[in-house]
Amino acid sequence: MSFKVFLGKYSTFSNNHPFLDIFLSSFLTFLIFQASHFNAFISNCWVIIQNYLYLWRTKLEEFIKMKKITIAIDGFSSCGKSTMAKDLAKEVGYIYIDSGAMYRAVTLYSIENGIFNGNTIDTEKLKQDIKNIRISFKLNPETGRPDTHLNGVNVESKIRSMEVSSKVSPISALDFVREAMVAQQQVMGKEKGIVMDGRDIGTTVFPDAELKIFVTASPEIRAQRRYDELKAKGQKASFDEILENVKQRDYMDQHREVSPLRKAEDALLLDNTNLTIEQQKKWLFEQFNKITG
Ligand SMILES: Nc1ncnc2c1ncn2[C@@H]1O[C@H](COP(=O)(O)OP(=O)(O)O)[C@@H](O)[C@H]1O
Ligand SMILES: Nc1ccn([C@H]2C[C@H](O)[C@@H](COP(=O)(O)OP(=O)(O)O)O2)c(=O)n1
Repeated sequence: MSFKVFLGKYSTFSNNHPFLDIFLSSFLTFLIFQASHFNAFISNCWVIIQNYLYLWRTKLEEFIKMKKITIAIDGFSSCGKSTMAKDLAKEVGYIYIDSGAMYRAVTLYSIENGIFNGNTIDTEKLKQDIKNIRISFKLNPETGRPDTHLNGVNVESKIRSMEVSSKVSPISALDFVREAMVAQQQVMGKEKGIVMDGRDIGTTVFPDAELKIFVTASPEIRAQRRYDELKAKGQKASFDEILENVKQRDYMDQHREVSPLRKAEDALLLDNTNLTIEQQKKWLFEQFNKITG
């Protein structure tokens, strides 16, 4: 049932305002039945007003709590960005996007479609093809984490190979590749409630992100972490090769012309060289709570 109450130019209200309807109906009821007991009438009105204000304050507080933010995590290769980003997203129910996986997927596409001739890139062909490269993420129920799909095919494992790692920097330095990826990333983050990690998320993709983190660790530690990861997966790995790759990518990421890797001025710096995964997760969660809590 809905009430319609008419009070001159303040005439109100529709089914969309049940609280206000109830309040005004109560108000009129009291006017009619309690007009002769003025004091009781005033105090009853006051109670109703207080209840009404309390209801709306609760609603407002709930709304503020639900307000979703954008979280940008940038930093050097292999320092644990995606590990912490995934954990936070899972904990707070946000979408997680690994932007590096998108550049890796374009690199894999280029390797598999004759765009590389040795180390030379056929940029004209890639420019033609880029609009046909569809990258998406689908939750893997076994790992509980999103897998990268390239034109509908799960390429999560392939994009982590050393071959892709060694070719991804020049691909990610191409302006038209970045333009296409940034446009897709911005669409993914339109509704907020997203944690995205990469190199230019806080500077280019989401410059207005409410929480920006810049992660770093020593190259040796990062190479060791990547080496351990590949070994655990049973893949062939050489520590020296990985360390060289990490250093080369650091240099190329920082020195490319378009969106080079740099800390956004308003980003928080995290050096996790001596932190465990649990410690860095706790630190990130604390930063999230400071903003949303
Ligand atoms: N604080 C840490 N201590 C030890 N290993 C870590 C830590 N953070 C991440 N790792 C491991 O390091 C590897 C690289 O982490 P990842 O999150 O993929 O880095 P990024 O996304 O920055 O490239 C993974 O195997 C991950 O489990
Ligand atoms: N937003 C991004 C994300 C990654 N890149 C580039 C730079 C990196 O060398 C590659 C791969 O990124 P990825 O995050 O997967 O690299 P690591 O996991 O740190 O080894 O993509 C980028 O240019 N911009």
